[in-house]
This record gives sequence, structure tokens and C-alpha cells, in this order.
Amino acid sequence: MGVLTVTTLKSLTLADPSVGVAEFGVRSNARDGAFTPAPVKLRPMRDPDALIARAGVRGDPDRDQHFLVDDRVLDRLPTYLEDIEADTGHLLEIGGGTGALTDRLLAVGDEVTVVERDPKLAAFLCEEFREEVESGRLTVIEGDALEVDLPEFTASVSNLPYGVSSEIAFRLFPEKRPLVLMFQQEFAERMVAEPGTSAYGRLSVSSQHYAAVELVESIPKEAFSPPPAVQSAVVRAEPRAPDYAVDDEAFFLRFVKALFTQRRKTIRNAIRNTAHISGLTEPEAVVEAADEEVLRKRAGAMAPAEFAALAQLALETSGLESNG
Ligand SMILES: C[S@@+](CC[C@H](N)C(=O)[O-])C[C@H]1O[C@@H](n2cnc3c(N)ncnc32)[C@H](O)[C@@H]1O
Repeated sequence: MGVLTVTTLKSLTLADPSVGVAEFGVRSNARDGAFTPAPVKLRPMRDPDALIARAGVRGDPDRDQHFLVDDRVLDRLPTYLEDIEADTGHLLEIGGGTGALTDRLLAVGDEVTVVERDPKLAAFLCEEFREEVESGRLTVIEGDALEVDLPEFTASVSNLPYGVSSEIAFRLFPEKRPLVLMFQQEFAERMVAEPGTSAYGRLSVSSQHYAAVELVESIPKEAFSPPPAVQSAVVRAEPRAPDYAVDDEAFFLRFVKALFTQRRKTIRNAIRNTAHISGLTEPEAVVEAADEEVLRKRAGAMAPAEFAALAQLALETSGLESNG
């Protein structure tokens, strides 16, 4: 019996996607060395520069348009979902651009929805992926990702528009789905930061409230056209319940926000000074009830579970403004 060697082609890039499909086959080392094409046929991935040329656009930084042009990065992004065995039944992409990432998502997902605000790009995506749109595998939503209704997606992989990346991330987090999102490097570092580090803050606590977050890759500016001003980074968020319980999630997040506005102050003074943000009607009662050890800390040294315990205590000892 001959030894079988699977012939794989990680990424075959052709300028024109209509040129053909790549055939993946199994080569038998039997004496005749015959090549038997495997039953599956995989198509090559679209070339990102050719997509930009076909779309007839130049990325406009004022509209958060920095298109990924590095095939290796594009090919890797969906693999961060594979690593955690995420369900790729329905992938959501925010900011489709000229479709280089959309193409990779169609290769791994059963169904893909892409949201794109720029009407010209949304129309191009419909044209470029006409077959997938007609077969129902791809839905293009033209509109602002902060406003449109999002579908029931199983995971998202997106190179986010940086101007609204925080707002979009916090629209996606509560959906509790695996996310692979590109941010500015510094923002990504703040999301994943640990207590006691300079990058740790409100963003770290609120991101980690929803998911286990991990900075999986830094991406140089040259991977984009046009290159952004700063380096980027990919964050993978795997949803999980936090290791603490909070009765009022909205209050917890508001309380954390309030305390970090006074990060140089002790927690004691931060509670007192930020009632207008937290909505606490009796901040002094919270100070009286809390442990001295906690009150002496500063927000940057508080673990998420400590904020949660303090928020619970605050709810038990103080009222909340009715609009808080
Ligand atoms: C950083 S580019 C990424 C494009 C493409 N996914 C890629 O990786 O090459 C961000 C895209 O989001 C679009 N965009 C900007 N603001 C948006 C918004 N509020 N909602 C939806 N799309 C937006 C831009 O037009 C642009 O195509």
C-alpha cells in the first residue's frame, strides 16, 4: 500500500478570481505516483490589491478606510476562531471595505453578513460576491454598524473602523459570541491589561466582564492601504461568565467608569466625588460600610471581582438616582 501525502495549498492568490479554482488532491506514493484529485475543490482567495483596483477606490482615512492588503494576515484572521473551535455557522463582519476579509470568511463560514457604511463599497461587495449574495450565503447590509439591526451571528471577525471601534466592540460584547477584532495597538493593550499595570482601566474591566480577552497578534501599519498612523493589534474575545456576580450590570459598569475618572484618588474619595456619575444617592453610606483595605486602594489596583463586590455593597447600602 502506498503512503498518502496530502497536498495542501495554504493560500493561493490570483489577481483574477475568475481564473479558476485550485484543486486539492491526494498524491499516492504507489509506484505509478498517480495524482488523484480529491473530491473537494477549493477556490483561491481574492487578491486584496486587485479588489481595491476593481472597486476603483482609495481608502479614505477620514472615513476609517484602511484596507488590509497582506494576504498572510488576511488568511490568519479566521484561524483565530478555529483555535477556539468557534461556531462558524454565521459570521458577522463589520466594515467590509473591498471584501478581502469577506472572501476569507466565506471560505470558512456557512453564512456571512457584512455591514458597510460606504454606499459605493456596499454596492461593490454585492457585485463582487454576486454569486454568494444570490445563493443566500452572503448578506450585505449598507449602513452604520452602530445603528443597523444586527443578525443572529455565531461569531465575528472584523477589521473595525477605528473611529468607532470601542462603540462597536461594546455593541458586540453583550451578544456573547466569539469575536476576533482588529483595534489600534494601544487600545487592544488596554482591553487585555491586568490590574496594577499602567494600561489597566475602565476598558480592561468592562471588556473582561464579558469575555476572556487575548491580544493574539500585532499588525504593522504596512499591512494596510493606506497605512494607518499607528500599529494595530488583533484581540480575540471568548465569551464566558465572569468569576463574580453582579445584580445590576449597568450599575456595575457605571460605577467602574465613575471610579476610574478619579484613578489617582483613593477609592474612598473616588466614591464620594463621583456620585453624579455612578448615580449613588448616599455615597457616604457606602464609604462607611466598605472595608478600610479597599477604601485605601486606587482604582488601578482593584481586580474586577473587587469592583463587583464593592458595587454589590453600594447597591445594598445606597439608593440610586432614578435616572441612574
Ligand atoms: C478598517 S476598514 C476595513 C475594511 C476591510 N474589512 C479590510 O479589512 O480591508 C473599515 C471599513 O469600515 C467601514 N466603516 C466605517 N465606519 C463604519 C460604520 N460606522 N459602520 C459600518 N462600516 C463602517 C469603512 O468604510 C471601511 O470599509
